[in-house]
Amino acid sequence: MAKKSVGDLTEGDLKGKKVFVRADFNVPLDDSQNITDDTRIRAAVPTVKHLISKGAKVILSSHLGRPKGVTPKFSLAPIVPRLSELLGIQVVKADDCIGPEVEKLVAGLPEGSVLLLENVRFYKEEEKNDPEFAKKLASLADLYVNDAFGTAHRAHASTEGVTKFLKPSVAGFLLQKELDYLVGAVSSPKRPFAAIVGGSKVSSKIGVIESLLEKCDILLLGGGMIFTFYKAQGLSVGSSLVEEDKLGLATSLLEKAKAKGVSLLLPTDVVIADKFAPDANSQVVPASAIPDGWMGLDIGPESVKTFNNALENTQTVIWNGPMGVFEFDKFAVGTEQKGMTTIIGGGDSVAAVEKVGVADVMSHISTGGGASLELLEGKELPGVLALDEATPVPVRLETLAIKIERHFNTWTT
Ligand SMILES: Nc1ncnc2c1ncn2[C@@H]1O[C@H](COP(=O)(O)OP(=O)(O)O)[C@@H](O)[C@H]1O
Ligand SMILES: O=C(OP(=O)(O)O)[C@H](O)COP(=O)(O)O
Repeated sequence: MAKKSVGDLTEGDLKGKKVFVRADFNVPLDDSQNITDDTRIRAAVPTVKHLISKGAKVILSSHLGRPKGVTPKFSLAPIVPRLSELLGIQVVKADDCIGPEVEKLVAGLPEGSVLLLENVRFYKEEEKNDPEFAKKLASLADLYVNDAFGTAHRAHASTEGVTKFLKPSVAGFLLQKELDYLVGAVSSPKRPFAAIVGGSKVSSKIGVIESLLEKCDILLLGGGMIFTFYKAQGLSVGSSLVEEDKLGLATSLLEKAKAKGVSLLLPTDVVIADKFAPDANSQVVPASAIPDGWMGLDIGPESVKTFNNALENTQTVIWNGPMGVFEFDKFAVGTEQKGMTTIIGGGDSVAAVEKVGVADVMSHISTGGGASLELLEGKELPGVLALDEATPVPVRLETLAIKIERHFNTWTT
């Protein structure tokens, strides 16, 4: 069932109203607290701009990192300048996310302004989804908009708990767009439908591989997880990353692919290194010839060619996880796949496509790593489930008649 969206609210619903917006401003910061990738901030802008334009008073909330209690390095203060720049108005920041000082700031908010609350995870009650804490957050506002797709897989006070106290509770534009793309791509993909799964560990991708085996026609595997598959097939993998306790699972996934008629491709050659470092010595070898003491850090050129050929006639491609250690230039080549229609994955996958410069050929880059994986695994996201259902649009009889007539005309001409 579709969820009610911020776009369904009228100007009357929003003008002068205090709107609690949960965003995901969990962006990477360097040692000097500079934002190194502002994708998530930019992605939240359409919803906030829309609310401002309708005369709402926006109370923005987010977490940053995984602090244990109040931790200055996880303050949301570094977000303010970039957010203000993108919105074209000065965002005010509160030093807390609940309490009298925050209430005072909220009371003084003019229409069309934005108040950014401090990191909600400074309270342990946030991740515990404590109802009293959720109630305190909710008491600041009149209605709720969840635009934090990256955190929608967490049932926390600001993503799930607040919806019990704020009506309406609706989806923001980013959340809506992510769901439209990701659910659409997987539930009704244009075929052939291919999936590329990379990243470091088999264990973190089991659910998604299993779920994709039910849906896709082609599955390409890369990244650090392939060595567990090689070893399961009896190949030597040198000092490559291997999860010994997942060998049986790798074998059963290969068998399952065969049984389902899914074309599962593992790289046939790999780029190996003599150490895990950007300046390592490297060479390309067949997947079956990794010498002792060497580790595979990328897929090889022959595999890139095979993968590209396999993707040639595909209509939908989803991608999660880099093909190699893209952080080291020498081992980023395999991640430079082009021509995909869709990319899934936050965190490392986004950083990878930005780095190798293929972001502009992707039709969709997800802002949620964990959240998109859970969607791909067919799980429901608590932050989405908790939102109000969209009101079904009643089909008027005259409209139905016109539609039938149109169809009839098409059939008969
Ligand atoms: N061959 C490899 N050996 C070790 N690590 C690898 C290899 N290939 C990719 N990786 C690492 O996998 C990491 C990303 O894994 P993961 O978190 O599972 O992906 P994502 O964040 O896209 O879901 C990257 O930091 C990358 O360096
Ligand atoms: O960055 C996030 O997740 P992601 O790295 O899986 O995309 C989200 O902000 C969720 O953070 P969390 O995994 O600490 O709950």
